[in-house]
This record gives sequence, C-alpha cells and structure tokens, in this order.
Amino acid sequence: MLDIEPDLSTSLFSHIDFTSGAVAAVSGGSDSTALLLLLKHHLDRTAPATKLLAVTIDHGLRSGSAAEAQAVAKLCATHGIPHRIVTWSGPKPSTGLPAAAREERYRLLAEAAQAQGFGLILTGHTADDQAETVLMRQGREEGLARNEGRGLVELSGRGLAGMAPATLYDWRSWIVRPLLGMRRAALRDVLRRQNVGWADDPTNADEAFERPRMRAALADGDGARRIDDALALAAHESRARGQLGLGAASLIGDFATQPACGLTRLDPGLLSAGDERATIYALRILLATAGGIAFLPDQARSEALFGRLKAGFLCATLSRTVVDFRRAGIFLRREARGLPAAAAATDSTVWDGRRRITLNDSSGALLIAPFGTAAKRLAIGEGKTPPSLMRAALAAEPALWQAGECLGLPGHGTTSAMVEVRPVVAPFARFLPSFDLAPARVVAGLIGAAPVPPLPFSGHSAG
Ligand SMILES: Nc1ncnc2c1ncn2[C@@H]1O[C@H](COP(=O)(O)OP(=O)(O)OP(=O)(O)O)[C@@H](O)[C@H]1O
Repeated sequence: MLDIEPDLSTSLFSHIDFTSGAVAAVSGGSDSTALLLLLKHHLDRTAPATKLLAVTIDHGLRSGSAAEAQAVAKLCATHGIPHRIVTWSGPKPSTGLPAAAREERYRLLAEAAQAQGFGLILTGHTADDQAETVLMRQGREEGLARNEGRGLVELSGRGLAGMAPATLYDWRSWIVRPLLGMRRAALRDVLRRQNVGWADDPTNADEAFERPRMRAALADGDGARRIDDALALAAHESRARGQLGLGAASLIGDFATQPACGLTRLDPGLLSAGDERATIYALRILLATAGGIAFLPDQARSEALFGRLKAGFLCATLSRTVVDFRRAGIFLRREARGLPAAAAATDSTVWDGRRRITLNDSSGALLIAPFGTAAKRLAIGEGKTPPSLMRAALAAEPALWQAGECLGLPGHGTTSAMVEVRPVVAPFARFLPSFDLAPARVVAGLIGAAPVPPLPFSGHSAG
C-alpha cells in the first residue's frame, strides 16, 4: 500500500459516490498520475470493491505519446489497476488542434466509461489549471469589452467561475475534478515521496499555444499572487453563477409553460417579477433551448430584447428563436429558417441541436425532415394558445417521411414504434457544469427532456 496521508485522500474523495464505478483519466502527466495513486489509496482503504478503470487517450499527435501511454499501463499493472489505452484514430484538423483534441478526449473517455457501465470520469485538473483558465477567460473578456467600447464593469462574469467541480458530459457521464483545490507543486511532492515519475508533455511548454503562455507568465514575478487572486475570483463567481441560476430556475418554474411541442409560453408577469439579471439569464437559457444553440445568446442583445419586451408587444428573432409577444402571452419557438434538410434517419443523433433521435427501425427507408406545411393540416382546437402559433411551432419539429409521404410526428400513431424523439436542453446538452444544475433541471422538466442524472456527490440528488 502507498504511504499517503489518509487525511489527504479522504478530503479529496470522501464526498464522491463511487458506487457506479469510475474511470480515471490518466495522461501520464504529474497531475493525473497523482490523481490515480491518491484515488487508489482512498478506495483500497474505504471501498476496495469499487470498480475502477484508468484510461489513457493516445492522441497520436507526438512521437512519444504511445510510449507515455505504455508507461501509464506499467504503473497501473504495478498497482493492480485495470487500464485501457484508447487511440484517437480519426483525421486531425489543421487549426484549433487543442480544442479538437479536448473534444475528442472527452468523447472517448465517455465512451470508455459507458462501455463499462460507469457514470463517472475523474480528471486531474488542479488549482493551477483553474487559475490559468480564469485568467485566460478574463483576458479574452477584457479584450472583447475594450473592442466593443464597453466598461469592464459590464463583463458578464459567467466564464470567470472557471471549471466546475463536476460537469455532466452528453447528459450521461459526470466528469468530476477532485484536485481543483490542490496546487500542482503539492501533487508533485506526493509523487516524489513515492518515487513515482511522470511524463512532461512538451506541448505544455509550447508558447505557440495560449495556455502554455499563461503558465509561463505565472511562473515568475507576482505569479503566486495572481494565482491566488484568480482562485478567489473563481470561487466568488461560481457562487454568483449558482445564485443566478437558482433565480432563473425559479422564474422559469413560475412563469414558463409548454402549450405544444416546440412552443414555450412565458407569462408576461415575468417581465416585472423581480431580479432583472435573473430574468435575462432565464430568457437567454430559454432562447438557446428553443433555437437549439449550444451557447447562450449575447448578454447585450438579450438585455436589449428584455427592454423591448418591457415596452410592449413585439415579434423578434434571437438565437434562431422567434419571440412573439402578443395578448395571449410571450411565445418562443424555433424560427422556420435554416432547419435541417431531409436526411436519412440515423440512430443516436441530435437533430437541429434540439431533438435526440433514437431509431428503433433500422430498415433505412425512413427520412427525417421538418414537419413543415404538413402542420397546416393538423386539427388544433381553439384554446388559450393561438392555433397558428402551435402550427408554426410544430412545423419546425422533425417528422418522419417514407417514399415522399409524411408519416407524421414521431410519437404519434404508427411512428412511435419506429423512432423516438426527445427534446434536449441545447445549451447544456454537451457540457452541463454543476453551477447550472438548477436551470438545467427546470428546463428539462418544462420541455420533456430526460431528467438530469443525479450528481455523484453524497448528500446530493438531481431530484
Ligand atoms: N491523453 C490523456 N488521456 C487521459 N486523460 C487525459 C489526457 N490528457 C488529459 N487528460 C485528463 O485531463 C486532465 C487535464 O488535462 P491537461 O491537458 O491539463 O493535463 P496534462 O497536462 O496533459 O496532464 P496532467 O494533468 O496529468 O499533468 C488531466 O489531468 C487528465 O485527467
């Protein structure tokens, strides 16, 4: 057994629920190697039956990467930890390589976890990574504010919360970052005391990339103070973001309904219900959801829209969403422009960023295309919601077509056996940071998306 202070591993891991097994993402660098050994130490003492798999992604981008993956395999064998190497075999983009590698890494890690039936992935992100992330985002936001002539006080601050302690990936695997509160130097000390080596990725020192430049800038002068300030800022902003999310969630719960698939109605009382920042945040989340966009609409435009809504009736478009304020209420729906063209129905895809398609009939003859003008033939009874709006919303829903004939909307009549269509909460469908859990849950309930899987922390549930 490793000679590690029990208090350290207890404080890092005892709040995490490991009952469904865990993947440890181990690159072979110091941080994730320390993560693996500290975790193994904790599980051996407290829950030795826990299913643990270490996974190394070989991106195949450097000549040494295969050997580094093998070194992790050897370390795992020494400590009796099951290990898998997964190779990124697809084509590599010529620009934006770090971002593409990161996307692919998460996809492959989630796939490995899913294959084992594990809902949890642990990464070795540290306090140093957190400080770098916050300072890089702050630098970008300040640049943006200067370019647009805005004062710094207007910075949205959302990104300054940094990385969340847990992020739900693809609405199914929790990525947990237990080392976010620890400095890299302390982790390296742990490894040195155990006589365990690690690989130094030369990319981390390549100042052609933004993160290594920031890392180098923090290595000297007043780096220590800047890191402490960035961590304090992240802690403050993450609390603020959680609070803002709670406010938005409660407004959505009180004022939003869904009269038809793809149509959200907001009670106009929302506009004067209280905290304007929370109202605008709620609007941004609902707009991105209705439009099927992964990013929230711009803060300044959303504020302008809010101001116009307060002034009275309007019809406007933002984030691919038509906002229609009339006597019957404020209605949001996907605009008719730019909907996906007809295409063969494929399993496990997200259509238009809004609808997850599960194919039960793989005969291959089915097409998915917007319901379009076929919605005009639907009989819709007169109610509180104008039928024209319901038809317009349904026209932007995915319908099934076969041999040129519209079979109707999935979930109705004969089509339900062939295909299932489930709404997704677009802005959080790929990455849901735990800061945003409250609005994600309430929007999922509103639009009929799958519920958020429970947070893997003891004492928490997704309710
Ligand atoms: N190739 C990889 N295989 C598996 N996990 C990885 C890989 N690269 C990164 N990770 C995970 O993501 C975390 C953060 O990535 P980052 O690029 O900051 O790490 P690194 O500098 O390559 O390695 P380390 O964090 O181990 O020092 C790592 O701690 C690790 O958990």
